[in-house]
Amino acid sequence: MLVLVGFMGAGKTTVGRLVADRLGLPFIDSDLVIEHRTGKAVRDLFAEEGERAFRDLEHQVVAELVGGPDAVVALGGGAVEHEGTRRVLQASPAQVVYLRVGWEQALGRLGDDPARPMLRAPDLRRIYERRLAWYEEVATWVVPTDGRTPREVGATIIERARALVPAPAAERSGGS
Ligand SMILES: Nc1ncnc2c1ncn2[C@@H]1O[C@H](COP(=O)(O)OP(=O)(O)O)[C@@H](O)[C@H]1O
Ligand SMILES: O=C(O)C1=C[C@@H](OP(=O)(O)O)[C@@H](O)[C@H](O)C1
Ligand SMILES: [Mg+2]
Repeated sequence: MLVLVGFMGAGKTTVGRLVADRLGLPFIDSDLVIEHRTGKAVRDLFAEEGERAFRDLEHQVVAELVGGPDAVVALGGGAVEHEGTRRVLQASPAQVVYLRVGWEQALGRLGDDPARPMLRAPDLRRIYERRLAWYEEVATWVVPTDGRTPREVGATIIERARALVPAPAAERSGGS
């Protein structure tokens, strides 16, 4: 199980899909699970129910996913805001891959995407800074992404994932 964390624009969704394809694993994006489950877009959930409700839902979904079958799982950039979610990640045997992105590169990649409500937070820079320590805290590895293409980032992850001893992962997902 690989779980991708990092700020918006780190490439969790893009790189996660690439890596899953190459490893022959299902790709799951927690934002899409939340949207499917609620029947609402992330931006509408934020607008109608607020960030707190979104984080609680995200916590439940992340806990289910990391306890579920083997997959590559991309989280939303704010998942680490929830203390319980950080605990679930730290307690999990999953490889938690932190895709690190610098502030300027993140903003450059994102533009003013209306699907990402947090981009309009007036204190976004402070939120970015605050999350950095949390990403480090939950990560088992850190992969830099600045100045690298999604394919290059993906290749680094695949190389390391393939070097891991496969037996424990198979035991974890296989049950008996
Ligand atoms: N390494 C990268 N270099 C340049 N652009 C990237 C990179 N990774 C992702 N992107 C672009 O940044 C935007 C956000 O990527 P996305 O995968 O949705 O990030 P996240 O899920 O971490 O928020 C997309 O337009 C994507 O094509
Ligand atoms: O950083 C955040 O608080 C968020 C990041 C988004 O995911 P990405 O990191 O995939 O953009 C999504 O979960 C939601 O808009 C909130
Ligand atoms: Mg994403």
